[in-house]
Amino acid sequence: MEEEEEGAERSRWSQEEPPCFSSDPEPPKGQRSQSPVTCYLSMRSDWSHEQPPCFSSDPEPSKGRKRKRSGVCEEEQLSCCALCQDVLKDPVSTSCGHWFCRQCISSYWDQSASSGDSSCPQCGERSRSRAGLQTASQSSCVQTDVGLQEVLDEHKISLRRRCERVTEGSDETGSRTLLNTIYTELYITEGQSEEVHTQHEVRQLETASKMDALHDAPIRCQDIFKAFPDQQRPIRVVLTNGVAGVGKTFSVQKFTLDWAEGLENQHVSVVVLLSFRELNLIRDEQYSLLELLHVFHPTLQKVTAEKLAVSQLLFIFDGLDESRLSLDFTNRKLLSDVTQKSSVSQLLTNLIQGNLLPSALVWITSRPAAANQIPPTCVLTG
Ligand SMILES: Nc1ncnc2c1ncn2[C@@H]1O[C@H](COP(=O)(O)OP(=O)(O)OP(=O)(O)O)[C@@H](O)[C@H]1O
Repeated sequence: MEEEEEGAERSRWSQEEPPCFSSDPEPPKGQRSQSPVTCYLSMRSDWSHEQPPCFSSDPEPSKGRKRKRSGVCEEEQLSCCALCQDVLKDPVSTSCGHWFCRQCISSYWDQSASSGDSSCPQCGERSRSRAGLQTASQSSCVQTDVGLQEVLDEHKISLRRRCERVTEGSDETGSRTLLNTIYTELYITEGQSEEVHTQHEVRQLETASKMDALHDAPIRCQDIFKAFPDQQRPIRVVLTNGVAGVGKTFSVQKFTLDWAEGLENQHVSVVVLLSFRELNLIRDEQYSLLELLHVFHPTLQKVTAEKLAVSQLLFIFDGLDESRLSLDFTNRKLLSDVTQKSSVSQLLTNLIQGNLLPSALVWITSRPAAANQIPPTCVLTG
């Protein structure tokens, strides 16, 4: 592995003040500022920094991992039947509030009928008769939110399944390895460079190693939305810019997996993981942001526009370099309604600019040569 090979850069904008892709001066007081917080960050991946990369199937989990996956985790319990340990099917709750598949609890009680026992298999509390079992729709308002929680938990399970295994390099056997057994922390630093967005990839490699770091401390991918103590505003948009094979996709998968396992970034209620390769497939079609979510993440079908508005979302768009969308940030078509249909490019530009779901976090990854699709005017003005 050659050192200094993996030059990369990312830019982050504040949550409060969405990025604007013009060089307009400060807006008048009282108006929402459209100028980006020009917090330039450089990210350098350097597997030789602390730990050498390990591409073996060493069973040792990655550093910093707080919990091994054993048994059913807390998040899983919320949407899993305590009896079959699978995702709830035709869920019913006992009077003590525990949820089971209707079939499972019925069979359980059938088996224990001889003893006349109808206690809850989870807490042992004596339950009402089976007629007293509650379905989600029969539940109270509070349980309606529990219903949403179940959907979100199911989404977590689905993302965990998607991200927990990876194919290493260009392994043509198609064998997949557990990400946590091979993931090596990437070395990310915050720095600044005005050149990188206008340079070609080779040039970027030369400049990346010379970039001054604003903060010396390496940042874990799980921390990229966490502001440094001297940064005033929360971070809303991150662009991670790195050369081919540096580990951008691995980083977003690791971030997502840790979130889905309940280990990191739990303030985010929904992670929406999308690749530009996937988005290319619908580039000529009209979608609303809500439909886009439903199409690519069917587990979120039951999430409504109202629920989206009050949820903390994180959109991850991986591989801008593969995009065949024409992202036009000068287009003035303003979208602020998640049910409004538009082209995928317009959905994205409005999301990045903070017109659509202003509180949503956005993470874009790109190879250097394509990163300038996010206009330099945005990154270079402040
Ligand atoms: N953090 C990491 N730990 C262990 N292996 C890694 C890591 N990051 C990358 N790799 C190895 O490098 C390969 C390429 O990584 P990845 O696909 O994430 O790169 P990328 O930056 O997304 O590349 P591209 O720009 O080509 O899409 C992986 O298949 C894996 O073998």
